[in-house]
Amino acid sequence: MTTEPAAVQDSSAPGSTAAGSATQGSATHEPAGQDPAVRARAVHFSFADVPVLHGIDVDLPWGSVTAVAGPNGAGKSTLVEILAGVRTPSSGSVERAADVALVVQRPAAPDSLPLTVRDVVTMGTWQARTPQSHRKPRLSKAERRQNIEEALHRVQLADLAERPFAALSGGQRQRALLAQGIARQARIFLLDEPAAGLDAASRERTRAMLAAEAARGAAVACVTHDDESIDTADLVIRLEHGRRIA
Ligand SMILES: Nc1ncnc2c1ncn2[C@@H]1O[C@H](COP(=O)(O)OP(=O)(O)OP(=O)(O)O)[C@@H](O)[C@H]1O
Repeated sequence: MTTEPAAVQDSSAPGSTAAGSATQGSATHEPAGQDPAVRARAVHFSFADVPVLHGIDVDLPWGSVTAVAGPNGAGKSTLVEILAGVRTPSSGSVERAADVALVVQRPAAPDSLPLTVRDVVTMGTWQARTPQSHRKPRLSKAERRQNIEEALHRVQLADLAERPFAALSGGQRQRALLAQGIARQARIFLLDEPAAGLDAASRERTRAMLAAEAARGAAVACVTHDDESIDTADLVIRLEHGRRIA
């Protein structure tokens, strides 16, 4: 497990796109029941001089879905960004045991972005510029292609694979970034409101996709306001005014 007292994200890694997915770390497939996939202790964070997180502790176990719940402005997105390593806590520690795929709330993409959905998913399979000791064994071209197609199918975007990423809806973009993490064989998935703006059937499909990743052993955490997602999660973290209340 890597310990990062001040969490560090290699934003130059190929998995980290302007579209908002971040990937880092090693390739270990940790068995469930050992150290958590992510462990955060006494995390504080301020925007300028305004404190928004006050000493948060979090464990994200392998093989489970954790819902991060709480009212608007409670600090959920900020916490998830810190857990993913794209923000550095003012104090406290974050440890991650493996690859993190971060699916942001509103993946941005300029209309001129010359990438198809398949391109975005393919970027997940590029070798990140991580230290040698953290590198995964290189996949063959055929294995990479298979991972990409499987990931596109899993998130139900196979039919839209050749469409420009910028032409997707917000929810579809999130699914493309989820597929990027799946193709990369990320072991930790952090999602910011993957159910926002989706109809009931799409929310259910998203829940099923995330549960399937957890069933494969991944640690999944998602920020959500959706009661059903909270009720069906294995664990719930509740924030209020930047403090963890459950
Ligand atoms: N870039 C920023 N600059 C300054 N303050 C910010 C910034 N982003 C968020 N905040 C403030 O930090 C606090 C926590 O915001 P955050 O987005 O983490 O909350 P949230 O629980 O995810 O909210 P929501 O449910 O509305 O998405 C809020 O008070 C918010 O106004």
